[in-house]
Amino acid sequence: MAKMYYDADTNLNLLNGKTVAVMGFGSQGHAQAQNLKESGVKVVVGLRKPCDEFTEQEWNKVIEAGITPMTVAEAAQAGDIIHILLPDEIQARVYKEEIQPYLVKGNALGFSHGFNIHFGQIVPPDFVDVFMVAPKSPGHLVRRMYQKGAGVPGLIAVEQDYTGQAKELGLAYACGIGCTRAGVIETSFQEETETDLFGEQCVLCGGATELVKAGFETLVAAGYQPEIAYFECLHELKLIVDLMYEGGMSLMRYSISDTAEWGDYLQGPQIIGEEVRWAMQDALKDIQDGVFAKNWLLENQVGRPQFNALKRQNREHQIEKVGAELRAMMPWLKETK
Ligand SMILES: NC(=O)C1=CN([C@@H]2O[C@H](COP(=O)(O)OP(=O)(O)OC[C@H]3O[C@@H](n4cnc5c(N)ncnc54)[C@H](OP(=O)(O)O)[C@@H]3O)[C@@H](O)[C@H]2O)C=CC1
Ligand SMILES: CC(=O)[C@](C)(O)C(=O)O
Ligand SMILES: [Mg+2]
Ligand SMILES: [Mg+2]
Repeated sequence: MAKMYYDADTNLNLLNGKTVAVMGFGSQGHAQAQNLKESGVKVVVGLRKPCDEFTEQEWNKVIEAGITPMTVAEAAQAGDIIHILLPDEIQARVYKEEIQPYLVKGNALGFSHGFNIHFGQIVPPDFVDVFMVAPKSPGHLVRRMYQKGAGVPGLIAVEQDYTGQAKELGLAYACGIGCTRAGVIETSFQEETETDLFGEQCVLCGGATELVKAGFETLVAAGYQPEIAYFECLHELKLIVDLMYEGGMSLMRYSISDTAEWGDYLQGPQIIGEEVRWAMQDALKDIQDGVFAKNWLLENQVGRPQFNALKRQNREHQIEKVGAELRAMMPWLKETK
């Protein structure tokens, strides 16, 4: 059994007298900064200097949350713990220009994903702690669960322990954002990076969306109504997954009909067969070999032509249009952006 850490294993007081500089106020940044603040931790947020309407709005969002916004360079100077929640693909540049020059002995650098450390894009000096607290959840749920008095699971890893307290500090951080309410597992930057990339590509995001699209397209091509195909293949997936989340596959199978359960056992392995497992192994190899990381960094260097084209194609898919119309009739499904 993996080593788990809960609230009782942490000492939030280790953050007393320290300032946490959360860099970025996006999906993870807005959640982690506000959770820390409500846990009684002194927090500042590092952002781009306001220069247009959009950046001013971001700056104001931080002020509305009762937190002081600063430029990244100012926050790097103010922070004892500098937690980098900028997009992975730009972290290295911002780090070199606006964070590294201000690091002092005994500071801690924090991450929520190991990409830049593991793939050598950020090489911190030897006089700082380097830890990771990686919530296993989208940022908006990191916030929502904390507000409910609950938390999302997370991972902790220490890459560099200058002060001798890096792990305890990381655990205090994990407590501050609510992760130790659900459980935190100790890992390495390598294990987190490779499993996180694998999970999002093959199961959680890439795998799930492609499975839904394939089901939807198969039904529509066979002449069934797109609205029925949407409810069947996308909307109801959440209801089924909620049961798996609460009680594993057994609870889900307890709730569905025996007819569904029989079809599940029989067809599941036909649909997700050997070929899918081979493709998963290929994807994992590209992640382990750094091929995926290299291609993603290069794609960014040339202005994301493929990313933008794929984003547009996927946004224009029929399932998105039908879904938008149906969701408009379900006002309780408020989109969180
Ligand atoms: N999204 C998630 O749920 C998860 C993310 N992670 C990790 O967390 C980290 C952050 O990801 P995520 O929250 O998705 O990122 P987002 O894209 O949601 O947010 C990034 C933030 O960084 C700001 N930013 C972008 N460029 C700069 C810059 N040059 N200078 C200053 N600020 C800048 C953005 O501001 P602006 O809006 O002005 O561009 C925004 O506030 C990544 O390491 C990711 O892998 C880990 C677990 C889950
Ligand atoms: C939400 C999460 O954990 C992901 C999918 O790994 C990510 O957003 O990078
Ligand atoms: Mg993840
Ligand atoms: Mg990820």
